[in-house]
Amino acid sequence: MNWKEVCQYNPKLNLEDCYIYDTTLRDGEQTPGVCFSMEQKLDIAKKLDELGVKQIEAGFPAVSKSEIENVKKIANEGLNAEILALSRALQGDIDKALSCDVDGIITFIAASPLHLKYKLHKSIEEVEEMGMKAVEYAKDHGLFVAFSAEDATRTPIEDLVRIHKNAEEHGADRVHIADTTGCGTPQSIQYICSELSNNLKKAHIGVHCHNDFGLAVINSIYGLLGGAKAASTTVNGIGERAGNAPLEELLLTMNVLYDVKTDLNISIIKELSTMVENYSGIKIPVNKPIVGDKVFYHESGIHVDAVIENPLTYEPFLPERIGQKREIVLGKHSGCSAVESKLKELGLEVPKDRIWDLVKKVKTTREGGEDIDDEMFIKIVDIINKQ
Ligand SMILES: CC(=O)SCCNC(=O)CCNC(=O)[C@H](O)C(C)(C)COP(=O)(O)OP(=O)(O)OC[C@H]1O[C@@H](n2cnc3c(N)ncnc32)[C@H](O)[C@@H]1OP(=O)(O)O
Ligand SMILES: O=C(O)CCC(=O)C(=O)O
Repeated sequence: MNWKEVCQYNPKLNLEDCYIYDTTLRDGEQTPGVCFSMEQKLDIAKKLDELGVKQIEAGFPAVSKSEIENVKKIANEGLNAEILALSRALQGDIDKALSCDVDGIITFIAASPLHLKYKLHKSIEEVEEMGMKAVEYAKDHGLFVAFSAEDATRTPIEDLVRIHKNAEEHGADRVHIADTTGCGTPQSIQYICSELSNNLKKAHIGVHCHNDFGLAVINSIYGLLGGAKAASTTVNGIGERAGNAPLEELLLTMNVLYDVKTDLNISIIKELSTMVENYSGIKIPVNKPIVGDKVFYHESGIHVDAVIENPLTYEPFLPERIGQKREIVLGKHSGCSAVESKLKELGLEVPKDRIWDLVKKVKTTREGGEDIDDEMFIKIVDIINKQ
């Protein structure tokens, strides 16, 4: 049996050479209140590596002494993924990243009018010069270099293109379109990426999308359609404010909806999500797409009747593929099929002509405020059989 069934009009996207760089350990950890221990960071890095992501942004070494130790530990763990660190456009930050033995850095400096005026208090020429010095310095030290003109979606396109072309000329391997406050739309991100793509010769583009309007995944997809080759994610979408593009959602959207072969080990998605949920303390809603505990639960009788025969009738893909599980929940919306399947599962029997009475009792019990767990169901079956 097929493991997924989606809209036949979804385009098949040619994104086979695109890849994910995950920033759970850096932007994810910037979620207010989150602070991973070294062991937790290492566990998450290993799980991301098992998933098969190409690059792991392990941290921001300038933050603290122990952050340097964390990043260094991950960089020396012999993982398959390339390990990156974040740095401002400052030699001191890059030296700290170098001391961690990372494979590369993401060095950033904002060029938007807002950030120039109210944060950096510098002219665009000054920040461009700082950015180029940072790129050149990191390249001279043999690093993979991604350069990010932070707040790119609120930066005039001519400045963005000029600065990123300049970064390419100074040796940047990748340049980022960072939608720092999640204020871009699919159309604007695609436009910015394609304008940039038309102007670059060697460097490729990465998109880093925030989720302030719940658009981070679709904005990332449109960035890729605009010519970007890399997309940034965090597990469960943790990160600044409303977070970043959730890894699990972007991956499954690419994989299931757009039929992109990503070669990632998606069977550990739920496990990875639970690990990050526990370590970060950021609880995910039970109905969170892909990884929520109950997104493959069914109660409605009409759904359950069909799901028993073929789960794809009411699921876009099979949960077992990502380590998730399906459950049939009994309640107000149950019908005969659901109740009969529960009887079978528990090895119970009720005369055929009493099944509807059993269904009615399940409904009224739930409406009376009780959950219908197995124990309650057994009690109800007993009542029906004794009547
Ligand atoms: C969009 C993003 O996610 S950017 C990453 C955000 N992450 C973090 O901030 C990580 C946690 N931060 C920290 O631990 C601290 O802020 C540190 C250690 C990085 C810096 O601490 P401090 O030296 O005390 O600086 P402070 O936090 O007060 O202000 C930031 C400074 O960096 C400067 N700065 C900001 N971005 C850049 C940049 N890209 N390149 C160079 N300088 C920058 C600011 O102008 C400010 O400079 P100032 O101290 O001369 O005013
Ligand atoms: O471009 C990046 O990957 C880093 C910049 C960033 O974190 C942001 O602008 O939100």
